[in-house]
Order: sequence, then C-alpha cells, then structure tokens
Amino acid sequence: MEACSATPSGAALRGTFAGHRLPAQRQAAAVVARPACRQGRHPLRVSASASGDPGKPKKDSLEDRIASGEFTDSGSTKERLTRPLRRVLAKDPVGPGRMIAMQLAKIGQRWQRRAATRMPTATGDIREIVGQPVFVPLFKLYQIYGKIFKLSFGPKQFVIVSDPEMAKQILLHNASNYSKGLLSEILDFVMGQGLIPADGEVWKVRRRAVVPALHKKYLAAMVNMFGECAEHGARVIEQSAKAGKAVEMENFFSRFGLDIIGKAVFNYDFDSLTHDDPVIQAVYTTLREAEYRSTYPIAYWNIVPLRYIVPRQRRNMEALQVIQETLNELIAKCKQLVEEEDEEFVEEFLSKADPSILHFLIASGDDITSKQLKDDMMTLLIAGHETTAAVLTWTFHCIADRPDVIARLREEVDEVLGDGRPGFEELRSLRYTTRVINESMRMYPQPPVLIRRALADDVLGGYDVPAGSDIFISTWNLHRSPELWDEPDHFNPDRFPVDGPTPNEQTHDFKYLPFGGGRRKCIGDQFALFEAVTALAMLIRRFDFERAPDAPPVAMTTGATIHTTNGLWLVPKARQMQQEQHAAGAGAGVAAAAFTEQRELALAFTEPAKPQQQTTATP
Ligand code: HEM
Repeated sequence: MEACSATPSGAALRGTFAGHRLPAQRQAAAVVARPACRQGRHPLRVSASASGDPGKPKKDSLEDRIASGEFTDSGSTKERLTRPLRRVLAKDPVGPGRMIAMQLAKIGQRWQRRAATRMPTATGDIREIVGQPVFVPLFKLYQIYGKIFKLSFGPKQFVIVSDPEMAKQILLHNASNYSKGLLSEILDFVMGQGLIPADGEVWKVRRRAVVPALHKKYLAAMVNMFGECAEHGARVIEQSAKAGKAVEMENFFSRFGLDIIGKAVFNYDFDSLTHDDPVIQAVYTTLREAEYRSTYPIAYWNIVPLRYIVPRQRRNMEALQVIQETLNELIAKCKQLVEEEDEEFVEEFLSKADPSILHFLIASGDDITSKQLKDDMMTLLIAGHETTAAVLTWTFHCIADRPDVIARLREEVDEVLGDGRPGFEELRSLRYTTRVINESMRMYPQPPVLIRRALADDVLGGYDVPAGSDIFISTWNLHRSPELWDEPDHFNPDRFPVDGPTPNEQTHDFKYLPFGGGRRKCIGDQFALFEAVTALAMLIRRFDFERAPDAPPVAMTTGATIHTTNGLWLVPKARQMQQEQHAAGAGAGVAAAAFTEQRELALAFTEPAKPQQQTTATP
C-alpha cells in the first residue's frame, strides 16, 4: 500500500483534512451562513442560497471559494487587529493620539513586510474539504497558492510541496534532515520498524541488508515467475470471457499482485486468484485497517482497551495474529531449508528451491527470531502488492477506450513475445508497453503523496520550514501540473519516447517521481516495472477488454494507493485472431475458479455494483 505503499494520503491529515465523509448532521452544521468576511481564519462557511430559497444553505465549489480568498490568510494579523485602534487614535484632535497612531502605522508596515515573506497559507475548516481523495483538493489549492503553501486547520499545519526543486532538496540533497514522520506513526501497528516507516540507523542497516536481495539473478527468477502467474491470471480471466461476465479488474490485480509478492518475498503461494483462506483475509483486513487509520480523524485505537472493545479493532488484532503466526511458520521452514542446503552465502546468492527474499536474508545471517525480520517481511508484502495492483488497474482504465494504444501494444507484443513468456531480453524490447506503464504511473502515481517531517529547520523555495513541520510532497501535483507537462490530463505514452531512457526522477529532474527519489527511493522499482509490463503484455495479447455496460463510473478514492470507488468493471473477450491457438494451449484444462461471495473480494459478476456516494471523477 501508501506507500510504497504506505501512504499517505489522508493519513496524516487525521483530525484535520481526513478523506472520510461527514455524518449528514455535521455536514449541515458546517455550511451555515457565514458573515461576509472574505479573508481570515474563519471556519469555512457558505452563505445562504441566492437562488430564492433563503433557508437552504448552498455550497459553492471549492475553486470559487478559494478564488474568493476564503482560505487566504493574507497580511499581518497583528496589523489587522491594531488597525481599528489606529483609526480611533488618528482622530485625536489634541495630538498624542495621532503620534501613537503614526508609530503604530510604522510598526504595522514592518509587520506587513514580514508577513509578505511568510509562506502562503491556506486556512479553513477541514469539514468543507472532506469526502474526496485528499490529493484532489490539494491540487486545487496548488493552482491558487503555488509550489509551496501551508495548510492550516486549527493547531495543525502541513506544508504542501509541488515543485521539483523542492522535492529534490527534501528527497535528495537534504534527505538526512527528513524523517517519515506521520507515516511511521500510522504504519507502526503493521510494519513496525520495516523499511518504509523506519528512520535513522535502523533504516540504514536494514536497507543495506535488504537491497542486495533484489539482485540480477533474483530478478531473472522473478521474471520467469511473473510469466507463470500472468498465464494463470489469463486462465482465470478466460473463465469470465467464456461466461460473458465482467471482471472487476482492481480486485483481479490485487489478487494477482498478492500471489506474486507472496512467492517473491517468502516463497508462499497465496493462490488468491482461485481461492480464499484465512491468511488472505487477514492480509486484506490489515491492509484496509492501515488505510482506515490513515483517514480516520481520531486515533482511538491508541487507547488500548478500545482495541478489545471495538469490533473492527478486534478483527484487526486477530488478523495480525494470523499473519504473525504464518510468518513465524514460514521463517522456521525457511531456516530449516537453509540449514539443509548448507550452501555458502555468496554475492547474488539464490536458492533454486526457494529464491525468495526471506531465504536470502536468512542465508545471509539475519536473526530469525527478530521482530525486525518480520517487520521487513510485512513491509515488503504490503509495499510490493497494492502499488503494482493499482498501477495495473489504472493502466487498464487508461487504455480501455484507446484502441490506438491497444493496437500499438499488440503490434509490439506480437512481434517481441509471439505466444511465449517474456525473459529479461524481451522485457527490454517491450519498450512501448513499458511507456504505457510509465505514463499510467504519471497520471495515477502510487502513492499520490509522499510524507516527510523536518528534523531541523530548513529553507524551501525561500521560505523558512521549521523543525517538526509535516510535509506532503504531492506527486499528483507534480505529475499533473500544466506548468511541467503538456496536456497533463491526456494519456499519452509517446511523451516518453520509446528510443529514450526509461523515465524516472533523474531523467526528469524530479518532476516525475513514480518510485520516489534519493536515498528512500523504492527498492522494488525494476521488479514492479517488469511485473506490470509482463501482466499488461500477456493479457492484452489474449483478450479484448470492453467497459461493462451499466458499470458505475470509474472514480477515485483515497487509500494508501489510489483506489477505484466502485471498481473497474471490464468485460473480457478472447482476442479474435488468437482464439483458436490459445484454446488448444493454455486455455485447456483450466480448473473453474472458486470465488467467495464476499463483496470486497468478489471477482466476477454480471450486474455491476451500484455506485456509492463518494466519487471523484477521474480527470
Ligand atoms: C508499481 C509498483 C510500485 C510503486 C509505484 C512503488 C512506489 C514507491 C515509492 C514512491 C516509494 C518511496 C516512498 C517515499 O519516499 O516515501 C517506495 C518505497 C519503497 N518501496 Fe516501492 N513501489 C512499488 C513496488 C514495490 C515493490 C514490488 C517492492 C518490493 C518488492 C517495493 C518496496 C519498497 C520499499 C521497501 C520502499 C521503502 C524504501 C526505503 O524507504 O528505503 N516497492 N515505493
């Protein structure tokens, strides 16, 4: 998930800007008539409707209200507060009052000058911005307040950064001055001191231990496994194609991603594409809890008794227990295997029987009893699963109505892969396919916001950023900025030329951050790109995908990654020209997939779900 998952999003805005919906009553209270005050720190309120129903409050659009200056704290508050006094004193016919007023005016000018160098500040009442993915209002505010601004809600403040140079300073040049801050607090219950939330010495030591596990021989073994999993996935989709049923692609890719990461990280076959079991359920319960905590306004779960009283917290604790026990078993099994193998640990060590990261770490001498090892396993499981699933989901959304892109994809895939699976060389040749993924990650970055906390004072874009500031680098804003990209809302894989280098933060000088940048950059970037390209290539060559008739509109919801609100429902049909070829090959002997009826995990359907309320249309 957010962040790599772990994410971000509303997380940090707990209590201020969280992406949850308000109960109707509280929402109504938030929109009562407001005095005709255009600026200042008033709670956001909208005036009664001008349309003839004076009793009915009307909500202006966020854009109108930003433009009206409603969020703006401009100038010096002290100057504003002393202004009436100055006016009274200035009317003093005798003289001393006028002199004091003059002095006050001079001081006021000083205050104003100082205020002019303060970071732009958007102030408001959180309640007016809830109900949409948090990065959406941040984009609107960015268009008004610019590259860096403070978002203030009562005592809470966040610095929103949407500028490549400042992102570079935070992530690269002055990276040691920034910790994961709020993110670590939110993810502690599930990742502990795993690589994503960890900071300082723990992070340094673990990064050094884990990164070597993803070496070239390991990646080659994984690429082979991606092909097998994609074939398995294609067989599952074929069932729906034959039955004429739509597939909820987000769910499909989530399961596909889980199966892959289970094998890659600890050699565990979830086989979630074809069945459900308590471990799979436990993983999803935990993931959803992490997202829930990242957007819920009050951290009530920190009150220990509530963890036992509130049903969802009890369920979460049970799920964590199941995962911990499974991890303990896997670690014990792996340890036994390492002892039996008795192989010398060399650079690029890879066990044929078990090429997983866990095996590498145990063989390298990692302490198998340590909580740290489990934290890292959990982190990799989450980091490597939902991110890739989200990238594939949004890629299929982007190309669903683009026959031009699909035609070019197929031309390349047919030529490079034919009917086979990709290896390293083939993946390198699937250049247009890779660009499609690169462009999908520009339009829908996972996670859409990176979270940091300043450890010491810094200066960003000429503004002071004091120690302790919570910072959101909005990748979404960087990737969608009209100042940085031509037609940023248009899906155009050709913006990254096929004969050029694979785009990343370095080729694009930090305006493109699909995997972050600097020392905390994603360690699974190549792994993830290979996985996504393999899945896209192998599915697109076998199936046509059409949007399901009557499916709810595809909308975005805040989570660790960007989720769809009601799923992405596509109807697969066997690609005409290859239908016979595949029927004789991979399609034969497919076991019918058994899926649970559970709404959250249901895979195939004929009647699309009705749209829920909270939808933010995809731009
Ligand atoms: C398309 C899929 C993926 C995307 C979009 C993605 C994105 C990211 C991003 C943006 C970061 C930086 C977060 C920050 O700076 O706050 C990150 C970090 C990380 N990612 Fe990924 N990731 C993906 C897949 C993976 C995979 C497959 C793995 C593991 C096998 C992985 C493991 C990690 C880890 C461990 C970190 C933390 C690194 C550190 O802090 O030292 N990610 N990822």
